[in-house]
Amino acid sequence: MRRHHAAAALIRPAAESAMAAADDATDDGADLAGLVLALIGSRQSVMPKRLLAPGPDDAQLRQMVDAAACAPDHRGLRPWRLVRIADGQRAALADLFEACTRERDPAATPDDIARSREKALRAPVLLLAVLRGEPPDDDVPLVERAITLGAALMNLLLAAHGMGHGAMLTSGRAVRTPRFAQAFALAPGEQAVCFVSIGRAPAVAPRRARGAAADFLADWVPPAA
Ligand SMILES: Cc1cc2nc3c(=O)[nH]c(=O)nc-3n(C[C@H](O)[C@H](O)[C@H](O)COP(=O)(O)O)c2cc1C
Repeated sequence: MRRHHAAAALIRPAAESAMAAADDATDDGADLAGLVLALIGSRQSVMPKRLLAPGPDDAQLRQMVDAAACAPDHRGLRPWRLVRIADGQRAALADLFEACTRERDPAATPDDIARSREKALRAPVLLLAVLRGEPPDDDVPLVERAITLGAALMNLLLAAHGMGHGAMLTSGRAVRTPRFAQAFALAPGEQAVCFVSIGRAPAVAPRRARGAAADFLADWVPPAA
């Protein structure tokens, strides 16, 4: 039970009733499973524009990235990295979004430009997730590397949630442009995948509907001989 109580201290209030149920479990395994399922089941994304200060401090952010680094990783290639956009660089990111918008749509209106710039200014902590396709490895195609990045980001989102922060992944067309790659000095084989916004969630929103296991899980039927 000690393990549960240490971890429970990190769990946000929304998960506390589920934690209490898990508390009733008698052995450590059931206890930990209850905790993990409660953490996963109570997480949901919070739109970047709704994320408030204060965001995670440096120590919390490091813990989140440590959690991300626990993702399954075939051959230990570490096929991802995160780039933090510090407060002092948000205006430069807004300029980059504006340039990408103007390039994509020369007829963009002042409103379009303002909306694209605003994306750089919301959320107390803003990270760019980058997928690394190099060095090549015949046993680890890009799809496996992308799975590692996805699992890493999920770990990060769950860690943020467990620490009481809201978070969300967002992409948008700009991140896939050569201009963006150049501005972030992406190396050959690297691609920008999405932003990770993290901050304080203003209130617990109603739960979004989720798929059920039966929607995703089926037994294999071998082809007839
Ligand atoms: C790589 C990636 C990029 C995403 N980009 C966007 C985006 O640009 N805009 C958006 O509304 N949702 C985007 N999403 C989806 C949200 O992050 C979120 O998962 C979705 O709104 C469902 O919410 P939930 O996490 O609470 O289930 C993206 C998801 C992933 C995995």
